[in-house]
Amino acid sequence: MKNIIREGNPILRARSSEMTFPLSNDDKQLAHDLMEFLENSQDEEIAEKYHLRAGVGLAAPQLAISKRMTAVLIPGPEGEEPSLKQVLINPTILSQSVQVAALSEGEGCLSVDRDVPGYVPRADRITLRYFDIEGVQHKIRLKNYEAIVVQHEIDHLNGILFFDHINNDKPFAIPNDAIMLE
Ligand SMILES: Cc1nc(NNC(=O)[C@H](CC2CCCC2)CN(O)CO)c(F)c(N2CCN3CCOC[C@@H]3C2)n1
Ligand code: NI
Repeated sequence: MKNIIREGNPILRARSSEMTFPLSNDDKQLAHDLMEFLENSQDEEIAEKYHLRAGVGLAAPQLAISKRMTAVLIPGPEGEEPSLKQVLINPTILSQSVQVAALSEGEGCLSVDRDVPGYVPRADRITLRYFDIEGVQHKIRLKNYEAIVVQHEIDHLNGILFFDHINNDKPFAIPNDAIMLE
């Protein structure tokens, strides 16, 4: 299993580099490795066998590779297709809602080995542009849980960690019209 670097490693605070196409074989392998980690981490038996913390997203800098690539694997309803399964290359948020949303449980991070209590306010809806591993450009609109996960991942490409968004004086302060997601 790939080694995920932890808080304190300066790579997690760097802005990662744009990728160019065509991707090298190494970069295509990286895309595969990111997604494979997520799949394994969501498989109870494999996760237990390899002591993996479950994840729905993973960014290349977390594998100490400072490139603008992240994988997201968000399960759909039981037994259905994932609601979002994609490797995002050079992702850009083109626009976002004023409406704020946050996970009611707060956020965690596979690169942060501690609980940091508090709400992480994010845009509830985003318009995302990204390139796939073939270099094809996509523009998609995401909302709620999918939008939160993708924003967490894009933050990693910019050296931002989830607790940077938590209000230190009042960690559970959140706009009263914020959408709280279960
Ligand atoms: C919300 C959640 N966060 C999990 N972990 N943290 C992560 O994914 C970090 C990224 C997420 C933290 C908040 C937003 C993005 C990883 N990050 O650091 C990458 O940058 C989960 F594991 C999880 N789920 C729900 C779906 N379940 C399906 C079956 O398998 C178990 C799995 C558990 N939901
Ligand atoms: Ni993270």
